[in-house]
Amino acid sequence: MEDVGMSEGSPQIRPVVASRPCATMDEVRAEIDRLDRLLVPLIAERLAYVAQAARHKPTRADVVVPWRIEEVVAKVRECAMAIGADADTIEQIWRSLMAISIDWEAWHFDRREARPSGR
Ligand SMILES: O=C(O)C(=O)C[C@]1(C(=O)O)C=C[C@@H](O)C=C1
Repeated sequence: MEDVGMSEGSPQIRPVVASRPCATMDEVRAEIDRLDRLLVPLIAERLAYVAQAARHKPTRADVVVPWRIEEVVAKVRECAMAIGADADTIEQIWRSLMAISIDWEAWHFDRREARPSGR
């Protein structure tokens, strides 16, 4: 693979985004299914921490934290660029993920308010 992101003084970055060439659509879908099986537990674990966040926030308005959303976006964009992925697409995915996470967190916050002892 070619080196990307080379500039004076920057470390050498190699893209690690790779897909093996598939001969058929079935093979493509099998690879996508394989990756989905890896992604689901990771996303579920992220959501579990988002649910915990609802316990640490004083008010429902605190569920949405604009500065943190921008910080997360900046971090995942940097991560994407480091591996040669499309940073704009990754940003879109994470903004969608965080919008869903906000609903998830708000649901947990409301449940916490309804059952204060049942955290
Ligand atoms: O960092 C927080 O405060 C969170 O609740 C987590 C999270 C996220 O999904 O990363 C979710 C909602 C906030 O608006 C910001 C970020």
